[in-house]
Amino acid sequence: MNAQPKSLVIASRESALAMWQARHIQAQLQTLYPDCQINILGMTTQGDQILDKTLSKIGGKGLFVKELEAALADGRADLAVHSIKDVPMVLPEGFALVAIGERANPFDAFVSNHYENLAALPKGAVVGTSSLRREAQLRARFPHLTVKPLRGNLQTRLAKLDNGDYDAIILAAAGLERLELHDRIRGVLSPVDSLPAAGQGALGIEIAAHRVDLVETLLPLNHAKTAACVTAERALARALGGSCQVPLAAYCTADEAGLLTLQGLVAHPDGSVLLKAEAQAPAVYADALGRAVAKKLADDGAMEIIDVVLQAA
Ligand SMILES: NCc1[nH]cc(CCC(=O)O)c1CC(=O)O
Repeated sequence: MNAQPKSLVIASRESALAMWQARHIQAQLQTLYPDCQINILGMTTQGDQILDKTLSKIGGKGLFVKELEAALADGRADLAVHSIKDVPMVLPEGFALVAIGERANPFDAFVSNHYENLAALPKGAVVGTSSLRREAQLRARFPHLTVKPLRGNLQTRLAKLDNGDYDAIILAAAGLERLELHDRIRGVLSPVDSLPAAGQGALGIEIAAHRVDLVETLLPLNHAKTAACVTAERALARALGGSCQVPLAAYCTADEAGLLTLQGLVAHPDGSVLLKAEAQAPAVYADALGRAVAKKLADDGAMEIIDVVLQAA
């Protein structure tokens, strides 16, 4: 039996989605530790403040987690809750992921007020996304569409669609479902049309690495099957130097026996080249599986594409 912690502070970004996720973890911890005082420390990050440029141009994922890590380091907070998708593949020295929560919907969603699906969009229709991964797959499959950058939190993005700035937008289904915006989803994109980002739809719990006292407390939040899949996906992304500056997708599933199937994709943002690779391994080899699929992609020329993309950024 875990020692009942007396109090816990959860650091979270202040966006509606981040606060939902923090409250979700807060509720799970409260059930585990009924007498514990659990508070949420809301924080604004650089990633939230800089809204005028595409994320890939301003330094990527780290911008959403730095302030939260500072709070972990100086003891203002005990744990931070993140969309694991937004957590860099290599954590800064002194921080660790202790748990990965059960994955919700891992796929991308098609959102539009006038069209049923991507195939229904006419030539020149404007589709909003700021993810190079979504953009590349969209351009490869639907070259007649116009892709325009789309930034801001979920509500802002939906408002821009409703204003008529876009004919359709692509968002993570998990985010919409968490904010009870499920009815905005016209359709979920299959992994064939839009392979998701590493970790999409799962939550990661981060602590300062010296807080070994928290490991046992937080371990019950870990969902073994999700953790194995996300470990494979993140190993793939890490091996290819993954960041959101690169159009990179990684999606892993597990069967009942614990056999993992990992699919990876690296693409040129203009959709002209789309490399795919896939492999299987038992869950205990999740990390090696990620590196193996990365190796297949590298053998097919992934590093050359990534270098071109990074030079253009
Ligand atoms: N990059 C922003 C971000 N980070 C996590 C989610 C949604 C939830 C998730 O994927 O876990 C989103 C929104 C989106 O990509 O549309």
